[in-house]
Order: sequence, then C-alpha cells, then structure tokens
Amino acid sequence: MKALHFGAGNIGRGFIGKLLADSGIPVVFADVNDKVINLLNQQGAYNVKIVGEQSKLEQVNHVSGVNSKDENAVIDLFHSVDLITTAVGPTVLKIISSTIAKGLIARIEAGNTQPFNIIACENMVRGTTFLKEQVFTHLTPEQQKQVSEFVGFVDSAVDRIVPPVNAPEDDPLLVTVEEFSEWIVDQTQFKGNIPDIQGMEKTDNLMAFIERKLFTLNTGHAVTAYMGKQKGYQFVRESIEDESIKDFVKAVMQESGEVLIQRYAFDRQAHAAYIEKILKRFANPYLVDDVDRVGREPLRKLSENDRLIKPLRGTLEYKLSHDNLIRAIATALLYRNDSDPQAQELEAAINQEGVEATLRKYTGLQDQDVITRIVNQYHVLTH
Ligand SMILES: NC(=O)C1=CN([C@@H]2O[C@H](COP(=O)(O)OP(=O)(O)OC[C@H]3O[C@@H](n4cnc5c(N)ncnc54)[C@H](O)[C@@H]3O)[C@@H](O)[C@H]2O)C=CC1
Ligand SMILES: O=P(O)(O)OC[C@H]1O[C@](O)(CO)[C@@H](O)[C@@H]1O
Repeated sequence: MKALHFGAGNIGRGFIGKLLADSGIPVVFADVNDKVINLLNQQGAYNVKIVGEQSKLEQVNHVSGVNSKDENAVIDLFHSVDLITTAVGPTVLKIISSTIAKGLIARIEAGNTQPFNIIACENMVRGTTFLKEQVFTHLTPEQQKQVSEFVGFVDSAVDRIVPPVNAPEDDPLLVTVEEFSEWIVDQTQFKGNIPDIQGMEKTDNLMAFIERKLFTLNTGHAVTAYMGKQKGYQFVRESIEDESIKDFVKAVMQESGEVLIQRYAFDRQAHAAYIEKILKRFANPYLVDDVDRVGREPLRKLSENDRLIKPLRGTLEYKLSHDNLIRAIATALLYRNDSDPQAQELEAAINQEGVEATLRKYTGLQDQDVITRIVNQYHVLTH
C-alpha cells in the first residue's frame, strides 16, 4: 500500500502522515509549499517532537513530496497509490477537488478497478462527504457511477493539537505535537479491505465521535482563544490559566455536553472526565499555541454547523440552558485580527450592517429571542 497525503502542514506531518508512515505505508505529501516539498524529497524523512511529561523525538521515514501546483505529477500518482488523505483546511478541499476528480478518472480509464479510499482529516462534520460532493461536480453522471463503485469516501474525526513552530535551521521540517491523538474513521464507508493503520480507530457511529470532539475540544478551544484575546493574552495556555476564563470555558463545554448527552446518550460522568482532560490539554506547558491560530477564521467558526452555533441550536432543540454559549458567541463576534481576512470581514459587517444583521447573515440563526440575547451580550461586553 502507498498513500498520497494532501497538506504537508502541522496535522499532515505531525499526525496523519506520521501514522501512515509508522505503519509501513510510504507517503507522498502533496503541497503548494515549494520549500517543504523540496526538503521532503531531499531528506526522505523528518522529525516529530512529542511533548509531554517525557518529551521524545521520533523520525518519520519513507516520505517524499510532490508539488500540488504540478497537477499532472499529482494525477500520475493516482495510478500507484491506494489511499488519499487530506489535512489542508476546509476551504482548500474545494480547490483540490478538481485534481482529485482528474486523478480518479485517469485511474479508472487506465483500467485500474482496485478499491481506493479517500479520507479527509479536517475539523469539519463529515469533511470527506463534502469533498466527495466537490469532486462529483467535476464528473459526468457516468463517471460518478464508476467512481462510486471503486472509491470509498470515508469520513473521519481527528484530534491532536499541533501548533505551528519556528523549526530550527538545522531541522526545518520539525513539527511539535502533544502526546494525545485520536483518529476515528467511519468503517462503513471503505471500499475493499480497511487498511491496517496503527492509531486509526474504526467505528460505525462516527457522528457521535465527530460531534463529541468538535463540540467539546473545538468549542472550548475557540472560547479560550476569544476570551483570551479580549483579556490581552497571546497564548492559549495563559488564557486557560486565568481561573475566570477556565470556569467559563468549562461551563460552555458543559452546556454543549448536555446536548451531546441527550443526542448520543453519552455517559455523564465519562463526558465530565473528557471535559477535564481537554482543559488539561489546553494548559499543556510544553505547547506554544497562539490564540490567533485557535481563533482563526471566525466566520467559519460562527457558521451554522460549526463549534459554537450548532451546540446552541442543540440546546434549543432539547430545551437546555445556554446562557454561557450565548456569551461565548458574543465574544466570538468581538474577535478582531487585522491579519485574518475573516476577522476583517466580520468587523466590517458589524460596522456597516450592525450586530444583529451580521449574526443572521453568518450564523443562519433565526430564533429572535436568542438573537436578541446575543446582541445584548455583545453590547454588554463592548461597554
Ligand atoms: N493543527 C491542529 O492542531 C489541528 C488541525 N486540524 C485540522 O487539520 C487541517 C489542517 O490543519 P493544519 O495542519 O493545522 O494546517 P497547516 O496550515 O499547518 O497545513 C495545511 C497545509 O495545506 C497546504 N495546502 C494549501 N493549499 C494546498 C493545495 N492546494 N494543495 C496541497 N496542499 C495545500 C498548506 O501549504 C499547508 O502546508 C485543518 O482542517 C484543521 O482544522 C485538526 C486537528 C488538529
Ligand atoms: O483548525 P481550526 O478549525 O481553525 O481550529 C483550530 C482548532 O483545531 C485544532 O488545532 C485541532 O483540533 C484545535 O487546536 C483548535 O481548536
């Protein structure tokens, strides 16, 4: 088996690519970053620093790179790989979908009918299904039928905190990761045999795991970032060490947790322990994680099905309390960052259209009572 992984960034090198290579699967990384691709080809290996109580350095071998800008070179690889994974960010999935469509067609037209699987590893609910929809926009109905027969589009949930680091000059591909990692795939969506990858867990109940992760870790993380930003902190760790922020973040995760407990019948005690563990991961003294990285792209984070609004909608669905989520969303609306285009768009929308119109436009919320309460909170926080 051989894999093509799109995105040689933090999660690509520090998590998914590492698990694949450690399982003996050669990995070709596709990326638009010339420097990273050249280095991968020169070195054929890179280091991952795993930080925790006992830090360790592990070398990842059997890796190479292909420049994503060279579309023909990427398409050629579809003849020799059996697995595609991605960690490029939700917005880039659409961009790579046309190359993937061309690669799949080239493979099928060459008479290769071996099963083939694609797994998007993004912070998204059913990101691979989204990628499939994008790929299908580039295919004729007949091609869609052929692809559906041989290609498994497998959704997954990924959890490992991998902040960007300034790698040293003598080890430019180094990535630093936390010890914890969780990669869960929907075993019902594979075509052919499920590849044996150490650290890839299989489930037939993926939605529960995706939502557990996205609406606990990512919800809490985003709120830690937005609250920290308000208080002038630069790092997630500084923010979560502020007791008032920690208590608030925990209260928000408890509210979203009640939704998860209702929806998926999670054990209440086990979920409380999951929340505590996440709070400890945010406070990891060995990770340097900027609040602007975790708060990046606030419009995506404020969208209907993402980490803030979907839990709030869940509280409405199950008639649960949501005072903390309301305040958390108001805090997200206050996120300002001149180097983040989405933060700039958010700020401009609020200035030009007002808070309520902005909230309706980007969150899809319609419940007037809830909208009014978020707007009121926003004004409380700005005065
Ligand atoms: N960093 C983290 O702790 C975690 C991130 N995630 C998710 O993983 C995904 C990737 O995140 P990171 O690795 O942090 O981002 P990153 O920015 O470090 O890596 C993304 C990589 O994609 C590359 N890229 C951009 N356009 C491309 C294209 N057209 N073709 C191929 N490569 C392209 C970039 O050059 C970059 O190397 C995101 O969806 C993120 O939400 C999920 C769990 C943890
Ligand atoms: O990558 P996104 O969706 O912008 O959000 C950042 C989040 O992703 C992570 O990097 C990993 O899940 C978290 O640290 C953080 O909550």
